[in-house]
Amino acid sequence: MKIGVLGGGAWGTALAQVAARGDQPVTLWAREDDVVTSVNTRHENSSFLPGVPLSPAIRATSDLADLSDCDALLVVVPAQFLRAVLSQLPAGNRPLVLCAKGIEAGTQKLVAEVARELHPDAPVAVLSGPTFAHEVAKGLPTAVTLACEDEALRDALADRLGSATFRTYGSSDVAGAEIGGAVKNVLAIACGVVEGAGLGLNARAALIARGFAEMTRFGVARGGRPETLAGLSGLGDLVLTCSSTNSRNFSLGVGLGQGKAASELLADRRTVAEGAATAPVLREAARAVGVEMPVTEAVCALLDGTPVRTVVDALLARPMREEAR
Ligand SMILES: NC(=O)c1ccc[n+]([C@@H]2O[C@H](COP(=O)([O-])OP(=O)(O)OC[C@H]3O[C@@H](n4cnc5c(N)ncnc54)[C@H](O)[C@@H]3O)[C@@H](O)[C@H]2O)c1
Ligand SMILES: O=P(O)(O)OC[C@H](O)CO
Repeated sequence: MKIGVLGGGAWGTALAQVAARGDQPVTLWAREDDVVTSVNTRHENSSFLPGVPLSPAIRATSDLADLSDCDALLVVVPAQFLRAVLSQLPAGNRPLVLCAKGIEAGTQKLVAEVARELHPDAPVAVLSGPTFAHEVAKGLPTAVTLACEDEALRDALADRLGSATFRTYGSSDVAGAEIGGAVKNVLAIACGVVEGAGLGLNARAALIARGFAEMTRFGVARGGRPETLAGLSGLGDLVLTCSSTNSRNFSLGVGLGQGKAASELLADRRTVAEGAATAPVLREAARAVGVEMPVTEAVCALLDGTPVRTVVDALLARPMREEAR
């Protein structure tokens, strides 16, 4: 199975490295010419994944037509740009493995839903979990959820991508797998705020637990299964992203917690903090299905410029209630 990767950011590059294990040829599509040149000449993505040597079996291109000989595509374009890129991809029935984490603004669609709309003949899978790109690219041990309704395809993808250091755990719950990844980015911003505002480790643990409760409520309302949300793509990724400044979302939250404006923190960045785009969409999507998401609402308020103290006071003033509700 020849693998193509759509998206030459940190995660697309790390996944190309995974797929190139044993020097199997991989085509990596990137929109930036400097990324293509850097990967092809120096075997490094100096823009998005600097300092990690890449397999020479990875060939980068900025021409989507060069993906025509690939049997399956890993789709790693950030959620808000996915529609534009997938619209340019010729129609076909090659499997699309969605690896971005977000919800599309305007449509409230999850990334696999966007893919199904634009490429109805292509089977979809979702690969998601606690995966800092630089660790994966260096071959450090990692485990992910690989969700696909077609069991034979799921097994084939697991055979092709999995290894001792990149362990795939299969699931048929596509919606559950992608909801965990999208929601945890928003909750990671909240945990960063706790850090930046110096609210302490008790508060961060409380936020992870209550954040997981709202992730589960929303995920189940959108058709995901609780056990998927409690797995690698949900709770696993939530724990990772809520505990490290290696996370762009957590770091954004630290800045917000220190009183900096979102506009200042998001200006001129080349890398994505998906949670900033997902938060307002998630708030609307949750309201649409009647699910309460107070942490998400708080993140939206902070991104809109409400002072940290006001947002924290409002969260702490919420009525106390039964934990299981
Ligand atoms: N970096 C990680 O550790 C990691 C791990 C797992 C999942 N993800 C997810 O993977 C997705 C991609 O993130 P990343 O970390 O690879 O990105 P990145 O921050 O390293 O790079 C930004 C990416 O956005 C792309 N981009 C910017 N403007 C664009 C446009 N107008 N049209 C199309 N593409 C555009 C760039 O080409 C680049 O590929 C995100 O959904 C992210 O949440 C990232
Ligand atoms: O840096 P972040 O916050 O986008 O997180 C990266 C990955 O999603 C962690 O699994």
